[in-house]
Amino acid sequence: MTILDDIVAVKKEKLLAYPKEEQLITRKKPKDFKGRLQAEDGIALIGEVKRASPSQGDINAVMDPLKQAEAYMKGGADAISVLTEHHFFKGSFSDLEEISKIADVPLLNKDFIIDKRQINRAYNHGADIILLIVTILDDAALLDLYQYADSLGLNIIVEVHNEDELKRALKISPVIIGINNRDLKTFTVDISNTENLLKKYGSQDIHFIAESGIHSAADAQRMKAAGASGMLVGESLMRSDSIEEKIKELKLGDTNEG
Ligand SMILES: O=P(O)(O)OC[C@@H](O)[C@@H](O)c1c[nH]c2ccccc12
Repeated sequence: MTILDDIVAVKKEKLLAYPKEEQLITRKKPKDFKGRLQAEDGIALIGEVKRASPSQGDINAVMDPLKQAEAYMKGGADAISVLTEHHFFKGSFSDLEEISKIADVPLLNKDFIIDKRQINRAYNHGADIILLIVTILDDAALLDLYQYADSLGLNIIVEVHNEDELKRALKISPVIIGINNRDLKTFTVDISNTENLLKKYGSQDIHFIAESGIHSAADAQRMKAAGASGMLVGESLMRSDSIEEKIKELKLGDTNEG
């Protein structure tokens, strides 16, 4: 059993308590995310609100999610990711909903989606983007969930970690692919993972987002040079006491580093 098996097992159990049909509310159309990934210089940044994780334990348990999101926006984040998984990451849907009330950038609901009702829940709590993690889905479920989220007007990041998963992702012609530098089965983090995969697949007409393990302008520069148009940053923002400066540094705006 890997930690990922544990996470999915807990998720399946939680889903038993979901109503058979999770009804959709009427809400504003999800904000476009793709357009924010086309910046000419620098690199787009998605700041993640993450209290804890199975690999790090508590990261910032005292954080106020609204203040955190405000600091991300002030710093110039192009989108905000909110963990809603509770058991391992201490996140919640109320975090997502609270932030959605103040956010003027697209919001990613970061969770382990295996069922359409979770997509409805994300939609109902103000998400603009959802994540589909290839390794926890078979081909049929991946396609089905992708098409369903797309039909609601949500943006979708299809997350892969290795070449096999990337090949599976490409079969559904996604607009945006996230390359996780962290192996969710072993927790090993290596940002050269994005570089290696994009060397081979970077010419595709797809927006790539480098995820995890990005801590410095030099790291961000490597992700940009590899061909990523955006990056997802959690821990180094959650642990920073000068979030706005950190974001500017990582977006390669106010620095010549790298
Ligand atoms: O804290 P980091 O190393 O900057 O990573 C952020 C993000 O990429 C990571 O939290 C993540 C990427 N994919 C996920 C899937 C589920 C949970 C979490 C994740």
